Amino acid sequence: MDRMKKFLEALEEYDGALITPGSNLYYLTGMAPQATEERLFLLVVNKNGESVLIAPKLYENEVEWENVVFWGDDEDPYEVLERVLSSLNLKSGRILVEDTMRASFLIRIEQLLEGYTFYPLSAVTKEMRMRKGEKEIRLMKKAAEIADKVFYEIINRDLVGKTEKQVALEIEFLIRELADGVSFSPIVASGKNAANPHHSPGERKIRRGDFVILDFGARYKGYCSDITRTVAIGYANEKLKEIYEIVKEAQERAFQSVREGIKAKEVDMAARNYIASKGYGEYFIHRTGHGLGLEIHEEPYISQTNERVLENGMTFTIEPGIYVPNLGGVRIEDDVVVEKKGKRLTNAERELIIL
Ligand SMILES: CSCC[C@H](N)C(=O)N1CCC[C@H]1C(=O)O
Repeated sequence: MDRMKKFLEALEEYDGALITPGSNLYYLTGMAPQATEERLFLLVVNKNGESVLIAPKLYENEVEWENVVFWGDDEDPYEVLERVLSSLNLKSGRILVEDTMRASFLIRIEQLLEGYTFYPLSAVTKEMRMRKGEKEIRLMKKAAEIADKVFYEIINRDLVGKTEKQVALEIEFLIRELADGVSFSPIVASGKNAANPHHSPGERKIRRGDFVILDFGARYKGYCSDITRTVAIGYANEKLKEIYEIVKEAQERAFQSVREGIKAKEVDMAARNYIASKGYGEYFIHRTGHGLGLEIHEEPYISQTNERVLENGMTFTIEPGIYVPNLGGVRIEDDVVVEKKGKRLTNAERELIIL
């Protein structure tokens, strides 16, 4: 069934939806306009399935929608919106609003729509998007293969003496050659910096003895991959080697626990309990993984508290890590799809590689 049709069926308890560009608009309509930023680009939908697209005039040759009203830079888009709302008979009720809509749009819309209660659009779309179809999984597999390929390309280069920033840029360049873009800004964290899970690549030069966390992903036809590997440079410090083996085993245990019908929190606990049993519990400072799809982070989150039951077609990461301040860190991450059991989409080497 067409996604928009399914969305309208799920709309039951709501009176309409206001959808600005982002992953939901793309998921429902295939539209992904670039750089709409401060210009109002809005799909207005009512529960009868009638919709009007309000779009800036500079997208005139690009967008296709049955009912569309273009507005020029010399016009007030909210006057257009007022007319559209009345033509769709949207006068009061419960309305879904794209979660990432700019506050400046929402504030103006609230002034136009007195008597409405707003709800996040994700209340409906997250349920639809969580289970991927065959085509979506094929695209995610392709994004994952690109991530594997980029990993091998980057470790075949001499990283010693390069700054984290340079390596991040090289990774980004490699991804952009093979995919539509990056799924997030690559993380390159070397030496002590690897103790920060979301380290921003900086001016530190990579040197012998470092463990380096490389965390990046590709976006392919909208779908994201996300991979992390930790490599040693020149030789492996004994303590970090021990930590590496613990993280590798924790990742494997979490992966082996995946099956249809298990709760997300059970996958988290498979990794977390193992790391705790080895005495490093306090150094595993984030959830074990997150859902992956059109967004780099989406449902289902693989956290200690998530009661969500895993179903076939759900896709997420498994990425335990241990981060020891003033020493460094190790993280190993794969993308996984539930197909009765778990199946890895990323497959780059997980044994410790010493470059
Ligand atoms: C979107 S930036 C972070 C990408 C990374 N692979 C990631 O998702 N994480 C790194 C540490 C934990 C995990 C997270 O939940 O943020």
